[in-house]
Amino acid sequence: MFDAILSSIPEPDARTAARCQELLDAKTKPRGSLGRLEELACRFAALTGKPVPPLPAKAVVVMAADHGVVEEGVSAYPAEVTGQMVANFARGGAAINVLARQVGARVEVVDVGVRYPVEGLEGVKVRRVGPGTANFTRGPAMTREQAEAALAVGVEVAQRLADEGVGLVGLGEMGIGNTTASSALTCVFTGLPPEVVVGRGTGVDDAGLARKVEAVRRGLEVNRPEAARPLEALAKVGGFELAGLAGVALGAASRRVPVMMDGFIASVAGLVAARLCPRVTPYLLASHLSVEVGHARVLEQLGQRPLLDLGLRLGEGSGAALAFGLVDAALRVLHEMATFTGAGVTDIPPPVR
Ligand SMILES: Cc1cc2ncn([C@H]3O[C@H](COP(=O)(O)O)[C@@H](O)[C@H]3O)c2cc1C
Ligand SMILES: O=C(O)c1cccnc1
Repeated sequence: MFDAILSSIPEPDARTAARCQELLDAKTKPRGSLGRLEELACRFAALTGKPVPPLPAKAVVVMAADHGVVEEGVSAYPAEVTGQMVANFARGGAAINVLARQVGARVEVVDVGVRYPVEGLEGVKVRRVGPGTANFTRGPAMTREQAEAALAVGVEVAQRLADEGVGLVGLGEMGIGNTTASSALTCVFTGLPPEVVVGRGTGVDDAGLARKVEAVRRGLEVNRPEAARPLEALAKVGGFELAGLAGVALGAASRRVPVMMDGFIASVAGLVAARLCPRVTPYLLASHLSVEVGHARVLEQLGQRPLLDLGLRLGEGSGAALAFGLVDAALRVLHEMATFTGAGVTDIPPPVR
């Protein structure tokens, strides 16, 4: 089904990245002194195929869905909150709306399977694959067809955004219980046990944490997901929003649009996309390091170093939006900084005698 998209993801262009580095080296600063901003600019050059990429139009896609595993008492908040927060996104009052406004990004909200939706919200795309997933401690969270349908929603959204001129996409999510599903997928793809990977999400207490570890353990035992079968693993212990975001990553990469991951959950979606199609991997950028303990393990798998470490544990695409500011800064340097020659600044100091 996705073969055409998967094979159409272009490889990063190393020659264009090298040209970008030459241009940065000609700017009035010691070579390499802008550190990871220089890396970021070169990465954009490689991915977009342009040595001086334009400052991109930006969007955060917030995929929302619910999780049957919430029945096991794994979140500090009830499932109703997912739909209520979608309404909050639609009104512009959530953290992601504020942070997106700060960096001039649009917020694209997609209901891929909210259990208790607020109907008739303006600006929310309704693409519900089901009324939330099933409880994965008792059987698969979803069917393979549902996983494919949610992936396809993400591909469609990302490709439409690219057609509308968006050049940088952030991955955001809302789904009470989704740190539990993300932990289960992390166990599958890292081989680590639940105790190492499961964190407190919205802030469960010690008893809640124990229930979460146990729910993940049972989910793995009952469904037996395998790393070598990523689509099945996603269906067995994943979530509709996770699948949707994996689709966004694939769709964006197919149009040479870099993808800014957010925290733990969005990075797990990135990892799913990378396991479905390794060619997507270079398009995935890590915005920040979440407090959620499994996040570092997921980024390790992706070979990614986070740009920021702000103690965030929110989701919604909040960290991705914040890192958009760094992308703009890196690209502005390329566009606006003077060169040694242009500014009459001596490049390499003459040897001291
Ligand atoms: C009001 C509110 C707003 C949120 N925005 C993001 N999340 C975050 O918390 C949830 C994951 O944590 P857990 O697995 O513990 O349920 C997700 O919805 C995530 O996006 C929120 C959670 C709440 C309560
Ligand atoms: O890092 C995340 O994505 C995260 C962590 C806790 C709760 N919600 C999201």
